[in-house]
Amino acid sequence: MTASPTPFAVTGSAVRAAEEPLLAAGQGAALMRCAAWGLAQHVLRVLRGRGPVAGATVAALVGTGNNGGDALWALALLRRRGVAAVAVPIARDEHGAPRWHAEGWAALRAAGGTAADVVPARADVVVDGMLGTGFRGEFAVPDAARGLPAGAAVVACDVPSGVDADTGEVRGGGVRAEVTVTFGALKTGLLLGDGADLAGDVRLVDIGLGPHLPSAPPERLRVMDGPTAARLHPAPAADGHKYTRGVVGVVAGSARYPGAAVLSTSGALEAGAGMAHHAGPATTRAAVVTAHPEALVSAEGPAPERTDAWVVGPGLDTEDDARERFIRVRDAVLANPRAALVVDASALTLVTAEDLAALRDAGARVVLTPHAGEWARLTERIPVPGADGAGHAPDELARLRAWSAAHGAAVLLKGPRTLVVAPDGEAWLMGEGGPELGVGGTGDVLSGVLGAVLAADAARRARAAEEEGATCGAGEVEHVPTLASLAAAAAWLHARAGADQARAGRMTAGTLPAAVGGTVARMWWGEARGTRAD
Ligand SMILES: NC(=O)C1=CN([C@@H]2O[C@H](COP(=O)(O)OP(=O)(O)OC[C@H]3O[C@@H](n4cnc5c(N)ncnc54)[C@H](O)[C@@H]3O)[C@@H](O)[C@H]2O)[C@@H](O)CC1
Ligand SMILES: Nc1ncnc2c1ncn2[C@@H]1O[C@H](COP(=O)(O)OP(=O)(O)O)[C@@H](O)[C@H]1O
Ligand SMILES: [K+]
Repeated sequence: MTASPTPFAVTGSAVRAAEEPLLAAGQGAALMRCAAWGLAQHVLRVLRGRGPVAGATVAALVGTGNNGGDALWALALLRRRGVAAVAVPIARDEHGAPRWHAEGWAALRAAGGTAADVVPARADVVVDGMLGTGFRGEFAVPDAARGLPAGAAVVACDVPSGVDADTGEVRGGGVRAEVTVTFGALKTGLLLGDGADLAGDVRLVDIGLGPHLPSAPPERLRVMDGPTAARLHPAPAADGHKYTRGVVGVVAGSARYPGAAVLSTSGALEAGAGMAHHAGPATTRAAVVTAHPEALVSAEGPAPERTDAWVVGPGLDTEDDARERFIRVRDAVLANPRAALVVDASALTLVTAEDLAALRDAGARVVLTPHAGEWARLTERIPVPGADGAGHAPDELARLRAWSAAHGAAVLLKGPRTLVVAPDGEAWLMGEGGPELGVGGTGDVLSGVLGAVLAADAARRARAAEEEGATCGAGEVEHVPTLASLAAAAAWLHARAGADQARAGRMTAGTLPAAVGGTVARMWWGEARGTRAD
């Protein structure tokens, strides 16, 4: 199968490391010219969206390092297009002379650009060229960067100043950009935490670092998108049947919270499970068959050997028999570790470190799906051994990786951005969808969707093992359906369905499963039955 590579981000530190051999080979100036050209193109795009380019004014806040150098060279290029180009230094030496990239300033002056103490009020665009990947410590926003003209668009050079390009952490002040033009590779700091909020639209400029970037999953943060999700959850084979499409066991809901059983089971069925079998008390069984006559229901659930994935947790009543229900699922997975396990909602308070250790030792594929509050409680209750909470790691991604590695289970952290990490450090970001998903019950639907995606994969593996003696698809690392990538793909389907249904005027978790069905059908059968997902 040919496919474009999955987008990915690496830390700012990894980009700096990738630049090193090129700098050692004397390529620094060429890299900077390349970066500046890309920055200038994106500034031109912003200017064109506002009116004529010739006669427009672009100012740049220019720091002392190469980030400022990029900005100065970009201004020089813009000057040649008839733009009034003004450089504003943010640091001066003891004689009052600007401290900035000397060649960059020489190029700008030669092109007819000027220097000023403040950003002119007429500026159409302000380029933030103060700090890039060389940012250390805290950023004190200089006076020149305060009170920028209200009408000017801010375009950040590489990284908004003040944002840690590795973690997205903002230390001290931070610049809010409409567009961030980043060089060499997407930086994780532009996709995570406050960095993601400050970066605005992120545009990548290729400066030829590709072969020098880290290729192994642990250093990368992959970004889930439609084509990748489609590869990971492909249409059923022509000769597919319910067992090859995957059987999902759903242990959810209680007399107190019957709806969760319906939402989770619906999510599994609409995401394309061959069969969904709900195990629960009489109330939830009745609710599930009323909503879905095709669902199987019983008190004890499907046979372990016939189940490809289990979902446990949504709407369990922790004051009732929830722990026993959880243990039955745990033991079913231990009896058949080929089946994947999704641990959601109430089950996140029921699972123990010993359960996780037993599942890991059995080789089971486990995904825990907390939201931020559940994640905080989980890591307090089950810390990383020898560490406080999830460990002293400096940022959320590192904390997730530390926890996942220590306990041998993948974690899908829900929120406005969904992060998935696996025990080997593989990490995915899923940024599709928006606040339309922030209503009660959408997480229950996600657990079912995730169950279906994992069940389909487990069933494909089982079939491949029978037919070829293989255990999973071969080929490039990008295309191997890993646990983390499958989980991120499920989150993408769920989020896209939420966005689809919001556009169609529906907003509740109850209608979300049907939207998942529509999204999956379009993805699988494209133009024949709808529009292909992009
Ligand atoms: N190294 C390369 O080959 C390339 C670098 N590029 C650009 O260069 C940038 C990195 O350049 P540098 O390594 O010079 O680093 P920066 O330009 O990001 O910042 C370094 C300067 O800022 C100062 N500084 C650091 N932390 C500060 C703080 N908290 N407050 C005030 N000043 C602080 C440092 O003392 C240093 O003078 C990238 O972000 C990118 O824009 C691009 O031109 C592409 C090629
Ligand atoms: N602002 C938001 N933007 C994008 N997705 C969101 C937002 N708020 C919530 N979500 C998504 O909605 C779902 C909510 O799940 P969860 O918190 O478990 O809800 P519940 O427990 O009520 O089912 C998650 O998939 C989460 O990522
Ligand atoms: K910057």
